[in-house]
Amino acid sequence: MYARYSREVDKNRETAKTSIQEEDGAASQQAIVNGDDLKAAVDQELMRLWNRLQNPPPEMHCNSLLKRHLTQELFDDLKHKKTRFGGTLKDCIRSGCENVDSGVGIYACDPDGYTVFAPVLDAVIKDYHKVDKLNHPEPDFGEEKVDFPNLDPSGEMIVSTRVRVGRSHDSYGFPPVLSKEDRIDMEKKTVEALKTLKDDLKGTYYPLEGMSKEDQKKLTEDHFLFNDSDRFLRAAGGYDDWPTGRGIFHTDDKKFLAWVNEEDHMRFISMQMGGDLKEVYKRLVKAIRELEKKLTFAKRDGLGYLTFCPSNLGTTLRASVHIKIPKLAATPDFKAFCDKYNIQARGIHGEHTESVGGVYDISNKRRLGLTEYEAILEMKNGVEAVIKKEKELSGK
Ligand SMILES: Nc1ncnc2c1ncn2[C@@H]1O[C@H](COP(=O)(O)OP(=O)(O)OP(=O)(O)O)[C@@H](O)[C@H]1O
Repeated sequence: MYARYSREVDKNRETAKTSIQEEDGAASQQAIVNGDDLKAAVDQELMRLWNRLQNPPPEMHCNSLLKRHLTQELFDDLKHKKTRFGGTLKDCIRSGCENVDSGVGIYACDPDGYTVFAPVLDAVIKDYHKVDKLNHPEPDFGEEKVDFPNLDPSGEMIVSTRVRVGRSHDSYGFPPVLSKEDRIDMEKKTVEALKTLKDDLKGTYYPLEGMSKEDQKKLTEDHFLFNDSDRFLRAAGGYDDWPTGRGIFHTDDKKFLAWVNEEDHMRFISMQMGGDLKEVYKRLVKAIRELEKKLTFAKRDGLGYLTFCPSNLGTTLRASVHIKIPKLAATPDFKAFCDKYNIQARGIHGEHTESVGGVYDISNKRRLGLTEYEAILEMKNGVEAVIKKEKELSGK
């Protein structure tokens, strides 16, 4: 009976099933058996998650924004609230409680979650994006102002440049509340719009379902495709019904790509080898302008474009270079250097991966509280500073 409830409440979520089996709170177990009540199972699971956040396993360092901002008072206030998509606090905090070593630790269950769970989400958003107020400006891509020279004309340091944004359909929830049918519907809508793109943006859609493992592996290793290996996203429901509804659209030259139903409903990506940020950025803006004629993207006053993870809100823009900086990266103040320029360093296979051969992914950190144009400028200035410092340290 116990297992039946866990299956009904947390269909497809291995973590929840295991955890309920491991639950040792006799009182709450009794309540479910006697009450024959789904709600009790949900409450029990929420309490288990909360307790895990309060008493993390000793080997796991817990310093997440969720832990910092979800006080007992807020937890009690929010624990029974529901969005109009059926999203709950449990959907928002599951990943951060399962993975107490998360940096952020909270996702929005759906677009409405940003309103219903605002007391905790707003605090996390302000803290992550380092803003006092949530007054994100209207979009300004500033294409006409973008006139950057190539960031690395000699081609010695920058391997490749990529700019991406995330977008959400305004009438669907985010992964924790989506059904398989929702995913299929959204895929259809997104692909219909993508197929209208013309000229240098014209491409083909490749659904993940039916794609060979070899093709997936190659596309992922070449930095074009996503996979299902992120434990934070997994615990948040990001891989439910995998691979249904997921896929990649790309032009023949793979300079414009779209990810369908990965972490966000849509990710639009422009990338190419070398350091021509202007060309990469302009291509992306052109694609966004075309796609917004066909699709309505979820957006909120003060928050900008809505995404599953609050770290991506606002412009949702992450502009990055893969760059060879073995000297700077080896200095003890590498992180402080990046912080000074509001840039972030990642490994070259994406977030939570390591560097290979001194090549790092350097990108803008801030996405909220500034325009797209300001975000791209911040990245450009940061990368220029990184290049200058690396040259200094190499005696060039
Ligand atoms: N400048 C770049 N050149 C080539 N590939 C890149 C570049 N930046 C990122 N990538 C690749 O894009 C893929 C996705 O990376 P990653 O998941 O870190 O970032 P993201 O797509 O911006 O999403 P998120 O920030 O939500 O994780 C990875 O394969 C990564 O290597």
